[in-house]
Amino acid sequence: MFNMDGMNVGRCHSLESTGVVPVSLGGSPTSANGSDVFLYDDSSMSDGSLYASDQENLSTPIKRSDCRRLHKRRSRCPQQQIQQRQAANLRERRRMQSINDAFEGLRAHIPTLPYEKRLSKVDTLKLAIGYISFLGELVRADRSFSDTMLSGVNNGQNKEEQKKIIIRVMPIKILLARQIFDSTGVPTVEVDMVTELGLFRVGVPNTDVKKVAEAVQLRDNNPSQYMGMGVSNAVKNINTIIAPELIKQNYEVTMQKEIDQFMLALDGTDNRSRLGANAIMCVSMVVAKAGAAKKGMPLYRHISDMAEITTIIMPVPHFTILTGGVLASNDLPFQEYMIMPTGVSSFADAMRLGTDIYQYVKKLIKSKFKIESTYVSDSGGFAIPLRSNRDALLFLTDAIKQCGYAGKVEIAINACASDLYKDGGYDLEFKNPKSNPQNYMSADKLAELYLENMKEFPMCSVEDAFDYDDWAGWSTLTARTQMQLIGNDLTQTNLRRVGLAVEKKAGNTLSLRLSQSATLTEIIEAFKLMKTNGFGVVVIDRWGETDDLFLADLVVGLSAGQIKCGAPARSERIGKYNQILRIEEELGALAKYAGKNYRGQN
Ligand SMILES: C=C(OP(=O)(O)O)C(=O)O
Repeated sequence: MFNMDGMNVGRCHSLESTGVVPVSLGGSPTSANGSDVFLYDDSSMSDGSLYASDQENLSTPIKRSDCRRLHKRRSRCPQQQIQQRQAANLRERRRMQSINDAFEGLRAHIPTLPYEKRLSKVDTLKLAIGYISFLGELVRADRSFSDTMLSGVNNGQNKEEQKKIIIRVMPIKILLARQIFDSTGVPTVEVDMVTELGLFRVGVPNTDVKKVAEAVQLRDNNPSQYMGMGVSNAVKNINTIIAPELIKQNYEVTMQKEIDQFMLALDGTDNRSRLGANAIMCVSMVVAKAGAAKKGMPLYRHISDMAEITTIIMPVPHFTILTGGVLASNDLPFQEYMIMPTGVSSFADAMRLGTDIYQYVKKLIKSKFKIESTYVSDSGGFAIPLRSNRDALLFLTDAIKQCGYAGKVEIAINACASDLYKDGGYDLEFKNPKSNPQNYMSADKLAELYLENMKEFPMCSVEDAFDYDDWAGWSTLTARTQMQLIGNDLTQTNLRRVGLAVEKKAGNTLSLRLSQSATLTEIIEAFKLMKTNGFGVVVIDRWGETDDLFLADLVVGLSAGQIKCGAPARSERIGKYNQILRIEEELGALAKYAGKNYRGQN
């Protein structure tokens, strides 16, 4: 028998209250020789009955009175039969109660998800089996480190007591990764971390698009499985390299910086290609969740603490309504047409206006086109057959007006212009293989288009207005307008490229995307670099999201001011928005909505 963090894992204390009492048959009560035995104390049963099915496990002798009952089956009068049935029912109820109490006791000793529903009995047993085998592993591994890990052993003590092993407090007890799937059906990494406070879980966001400057998401590249997108190597790297090394370090889970640095050192590459940014980030995120619990605070508060942010700002959402570009086969050149409820005073109001418009558009589409047109793209936007950028802007402006929200809701587009960039120009008909190169637009002409759109429509923001390497295009337009120009592909949450954007005065807002870096510490550093250089920041999801809500806590914790997480629909997107609603509710009067000040310029 051994202790872990002072917890006696050999006994299930709450069993004592249910009639099971531990009785020591000689030897030390903490001896490791298996002499601790649980005996059943049936004196607590007022009717002297036994729990038949529990007896199998407890090897308790059957009472003589019951033997008689089993062997002598006589016919009884109806009155007797009723009494017998009632007694049997009572026994059964008590038996169930006893089992439930025992499971309750077990649940109190195994790591469980603090925020999840009660574990079923089967789950409880499975978790207990896993936990016991983990502890067994730990004890085995421990023996090779006996000098540091054995304590309380005195040469003068008897052999029995020398077997007593006390495991030093280990902040991270289990770190276990697996492959799961993102919202687009592509494999991604999930990790479970167990600390003394329970089990914490993170599924890392994902993309199947390779960007040049982001940290490397490790894929198996085995074309015969998951189209080469499997992440079993990243999972293996966590389970066989990061987990054992990190657990050995004994870091407290609140030591985010140290843990992140340690993992980057373990990786040893500039682009995180050895262990994989997907593996490292997943662990980094779960450390933050466990760290928040350790500090007894919500995740967003813990993130604020780490980023040294004192005032919490609720973000303005960019809700995707229409989809074009490479994500749709319509004629829309730009990838996303979004709405930003900037003229309201709370995130809850932003949700109300956003969902009103989304539902209005859905109904309108249904009446104008076929039902299929209301099917949505990966980020939840409608991919209706509109013919041009102007048509899309007219459509959205009208929808905002029809819902009565003119002046309260503005339009944002994600041009994703790298997809249009050909031979030094921008091909707005890039989906037409026969598009005429004569019609490609120069960066200046494209800039004119954006400026005209801004004058004609309530459009306040353009993301990826130019190709990610067209620095001149970016710098020129940035100098000409106050409109929000978001660099997403431009900087890819890469510190070097953020530095270039600062130097070249390219864009006035930059994106922050979790899986473009490898650690939360790097994300916080990138955020600080952006802010100290006067940029606005928008926290952006990935195409492949999981049901993890980390992004919501991140955007609030950093008080970034803006979140772009797809449409107000589809659970992997709406889940994040719902989490921000919860946080706003929790903060009450302390929650300040960014509104028109979404770039934090005032
Ligand atoms: C490609 C992605 O999104 P975007 O086109 O908005 O950069 C992505 O999630 O990786």
